[in-house]
Amino acid sequence: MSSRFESAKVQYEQLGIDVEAAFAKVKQVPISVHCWQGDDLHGTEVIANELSGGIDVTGNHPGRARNGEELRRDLEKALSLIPGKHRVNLHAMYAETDGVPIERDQLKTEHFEKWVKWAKSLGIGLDFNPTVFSHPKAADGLTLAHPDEEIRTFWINHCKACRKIAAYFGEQLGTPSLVNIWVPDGYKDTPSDRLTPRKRLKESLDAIYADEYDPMLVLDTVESKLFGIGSEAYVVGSHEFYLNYANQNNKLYLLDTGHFHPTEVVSNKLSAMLLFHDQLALHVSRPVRWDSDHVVTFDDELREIAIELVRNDALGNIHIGLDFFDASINRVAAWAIGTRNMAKALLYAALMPHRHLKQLQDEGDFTSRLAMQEQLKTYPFGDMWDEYCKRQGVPTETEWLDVVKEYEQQVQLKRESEKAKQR
Ligand SMILES: C[C@H](O)[C@H](O)[C@@H](O)C(=O)CO
Ligand SMILES: [Mn+2]
Repeated sequence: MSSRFESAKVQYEQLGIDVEAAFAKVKQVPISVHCWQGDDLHGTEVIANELSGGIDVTGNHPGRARNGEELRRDLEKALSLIPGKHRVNLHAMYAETDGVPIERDQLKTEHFEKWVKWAKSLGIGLDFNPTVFSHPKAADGLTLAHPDEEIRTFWINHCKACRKIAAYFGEQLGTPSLVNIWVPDGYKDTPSDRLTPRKRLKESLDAIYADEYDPMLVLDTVESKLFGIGSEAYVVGSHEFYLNYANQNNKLYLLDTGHFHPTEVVSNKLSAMLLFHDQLALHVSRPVRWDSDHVVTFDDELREIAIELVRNDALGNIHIGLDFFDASINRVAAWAIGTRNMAKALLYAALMPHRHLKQLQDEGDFTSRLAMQEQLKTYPFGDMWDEYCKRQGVPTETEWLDVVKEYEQQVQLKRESEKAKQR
């Protein structure tokens, strides 16, 4: 134990904070790390499709993972830099089919066998997502709400196949797999009918969820969005649509921090949601002026989300997932930065005197409330975080980047020279 930690601990204890209890609390919280940061959403399908659906990855930092093996290796490196035991979130486009093209509505558990074996070896759970974009049948931006029944049926069958695969993950890994449905459906310009596409989406979801699964195996979530590139005027799966759908059909609602109006914040929604939902799911992202999916930083909103979860004792009710993708920086570092920040924000929140702060508010002493909130910002939190990392056996804040730099030299950059040789 460092003397810096010892002296920082005294300062926190003077505020009545149990530092050891805070460490123990945060250690229990799994974060679902999205695999798609590692390869810019290329996926591992035999027939590669262009990224579509109004999401975009910019940058071409060298060393992108080019197949499942490389992606798992990179993910493993990233996980070794993040304190705590986490999960991995897969998309259907990461199927491995031995070079045989398999359509998405035909996907089977065997196409994810390598992922399951890998997750077992690490003792982690897998979450899952149907990939309802980057495909010729999603070329016009409509899928589950498409006017063409054949296209809708294709995507319904894809989602059904995904839930079956997720049930297998749940069974094999002994932890439910969260299956999140997000579809890009919408219109660039003012629709002449908003109702019918929503009716079709509702019917498609009903068809998908007609197959029942044990919640110990599969947890269903639906993700809303306000607008996307190409769906600026109208998104079928809006907030109201999915909130009502989730309520009526006993599904979990997923809030993506980039999917609301830029002046809205998810932190302000959580307490309202938690009063009516036993469980909620999050995609923590960082929207810069729009749903840009920047790497999550230790900013005000991230801390505020963590504070809401900790002070409302909601860590057991929330499924925290990440959703960012940046190809302009080292991708393993992107995972490490974003996921460490999520864990860091939870620790920051767990080290606050919430009872005292609530009391100040109830007493109307807003001056002391603000003063205390500001005082905490310059407390020696860095020493707490470093000690937490050390105890979890991962590098501290000044150490982890060297590990990535070494990995970049030894592994990632060699992929570039192999590529050059093949040319
Ligand atoms: C790749 C993800 O499924 C996707 O980012 C989705 O969750 C989303 O947020 C789309 O804007
Ligand atoms: Mn998302």
